[in-house]
Amino acid sequence: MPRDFSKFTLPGADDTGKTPALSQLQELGWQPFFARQTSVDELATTPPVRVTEVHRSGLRVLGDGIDMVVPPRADATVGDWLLLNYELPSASRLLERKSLIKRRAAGHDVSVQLIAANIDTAFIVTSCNADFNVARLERYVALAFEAEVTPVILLTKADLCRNTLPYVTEAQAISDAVTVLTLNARSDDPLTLLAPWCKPGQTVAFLGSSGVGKSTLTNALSAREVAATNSIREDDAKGRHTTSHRQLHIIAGRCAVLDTPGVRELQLTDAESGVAEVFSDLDELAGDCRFNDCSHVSEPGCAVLAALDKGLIDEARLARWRKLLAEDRHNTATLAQRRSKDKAFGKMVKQAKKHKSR
Ligand SMILES: Nc1nc2c(ncn2[C@@H]2O[C@H](COP(=O)(O)OP(=O)(O)OP(=O)(O)O)[C@@H](O)[C@H]2O)c(=O)[nH]1
Ligand SMILES: [Zn+2]
Repeated sequence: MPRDFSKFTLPGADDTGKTPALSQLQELGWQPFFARQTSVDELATTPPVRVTEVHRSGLRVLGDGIDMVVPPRADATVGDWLLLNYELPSASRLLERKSLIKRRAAGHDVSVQLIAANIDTAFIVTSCNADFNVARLERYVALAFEAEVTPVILLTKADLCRNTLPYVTEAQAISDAVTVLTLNARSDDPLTLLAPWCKPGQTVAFLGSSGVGKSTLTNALSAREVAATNSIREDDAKGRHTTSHRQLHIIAGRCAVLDTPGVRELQLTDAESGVAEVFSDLDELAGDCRFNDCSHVSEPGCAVLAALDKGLIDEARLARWRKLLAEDRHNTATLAQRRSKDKAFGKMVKQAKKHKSR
């Protein structure tokens, strides 16, 4: 039976003044942005499904009355929306994304790893202890800005910390555009403090190192154990990598929550505008450098170094900016090179096949 896909708008008060219940699709995070990419006719034959789990063997997808596994595909990641082709699932149409979080894959692999799609808010999690690292936070905020996701910094384990003020001050200095919250993830704090971002129909993600409390926060929002947690090592506050894969948890009556495994290495790529946004003051200064591609190390006519000499900017922050800039430029160039090499190789294979079939 064809389903009724005509009601795509987010919930609002109806004529009776009551807020109507969410449809199953809306609970999964379906928004007008996705509905606009398709038609009622197309939806009737190929219903929308959301990728909630990515495994080597396949993608778990959920929709209105649908829960199945479709073949894996390299272009899809957790959070993506597909228009499901029942006859040929691998031919399902991937909808355009509202946002995409990606990084350069860890290790020597020259490739991009898609971390999550269609996230509305990225909670960047660190704790008020040895895990706190301002350079890492700047990196995550740049990643979120680039992905067009709203970043919110969460400082967990406030209950174990005598004075959270230095952590808050340092985190807030990263950007005026980012909200910083301190909380005890094991209390009611997450439910009350995160409510403005965790509204029905929204998708949020917890990003951060192992052991900072991402699974604890996920469980707090769902009011039950959906994600496994583990205590950290006491000596260095490092976690044990309890979460082993990315999963989108759909929490009834609330939002969709992505719990990611602690990321050891987060290398930026194609993140020039995200980095520029975090370091907007330095980026503005750089506009006055003599050379377009100035690396602000020793070039003549460097406006950034001039400001440093005058004591107008913080040297440590400048060093962190330069590092991110250099890393992003390097990865973007390396990946572009790899892509063009792959393209050339593909062409060669095609030509060889053509030659053979003659
Ligand atoms: N006291 C206190 N303990 C916390 C808080 N947040 C997390 N914990 C504890 O810290 C440990 C690690 O928390 P997890 O939620 O497993 O951390 P995670 O970020 O999901 O770690 P991975 O899954 O390894 O990435 C658990 O023992 C939690 O109970 C907090 O705000 N206060
Ligand atoms: Zn310069």
